[in-house]
Amino acid sequence: MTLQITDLSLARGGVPVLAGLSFTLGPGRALILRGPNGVGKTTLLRTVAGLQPPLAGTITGAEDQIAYGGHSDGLKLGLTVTENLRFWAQIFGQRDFEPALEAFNLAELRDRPAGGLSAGQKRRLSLARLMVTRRPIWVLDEPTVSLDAASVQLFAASVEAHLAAGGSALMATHIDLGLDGDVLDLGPFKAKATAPVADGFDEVFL
Ligand SMILES: Nc1ncnc2c1ncn2[C@@H]1O[C@H](COP(=O)(O)OP(=O)(O)OP(=O)(O)O)[C@@H](O)[C@H]1O
Repeated sequence: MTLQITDLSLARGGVPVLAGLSFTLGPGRALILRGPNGVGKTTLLRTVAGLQPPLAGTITGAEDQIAYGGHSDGLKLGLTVTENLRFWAQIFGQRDFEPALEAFNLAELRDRPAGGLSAGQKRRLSLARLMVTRRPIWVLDEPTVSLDAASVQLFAASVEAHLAAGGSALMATHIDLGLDGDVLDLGPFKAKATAPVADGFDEVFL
């Protein structure tokens, strides 16, 4: 499945952030978003994931294809590691989560409540959820936050395996994962300052 972004314009909190952005992300490819703090990486990822509407432009190829990993780990803290993965698998109509446990070195933690994990362990569990979705397009916002060097390697290996299986990944990350991917600098797409725009969207519910 190819993700096609055409002439996208975005706002956050009623303030235009990015304008005139187009790119294509095909199977087996990774695209790394770069740009300074506040340029709009998170806003773009949220929009591609369907969490907020664009001001203008089109996104095709995203529907029911995306697994989104945002700043929050999105875990159920009262459930164990396996219960979290089983829950997530069921949401996406899947059953198998053992490969995800292995890939993120979570087997020894399998019966521990997520609320009792360290920050890096929580992040590994959060990233393991991507695998169990079996969705082809991973959309990830700073996925390596809290990960130590060994866990970054585990994550990079899981992305490589995902790409090799025909998946794709769109990521904002400040670190070099050693992936054979393309880089998109969002700086040139910064929107011109205007008066606040009414986008008809109240993000207080997300
Ligand atoms: N909840 C919010 N309400 C209003 N404006 C916001 C909100 N979150 C972010 N913004 C603004 O939207 C713009 C884009 O922010 P965004 O989080 O997309 O940037 P970013 O490139 O991901 O930044 P960073 O590298 O710091 O994570 C910034 O100017 C920011 O101040």
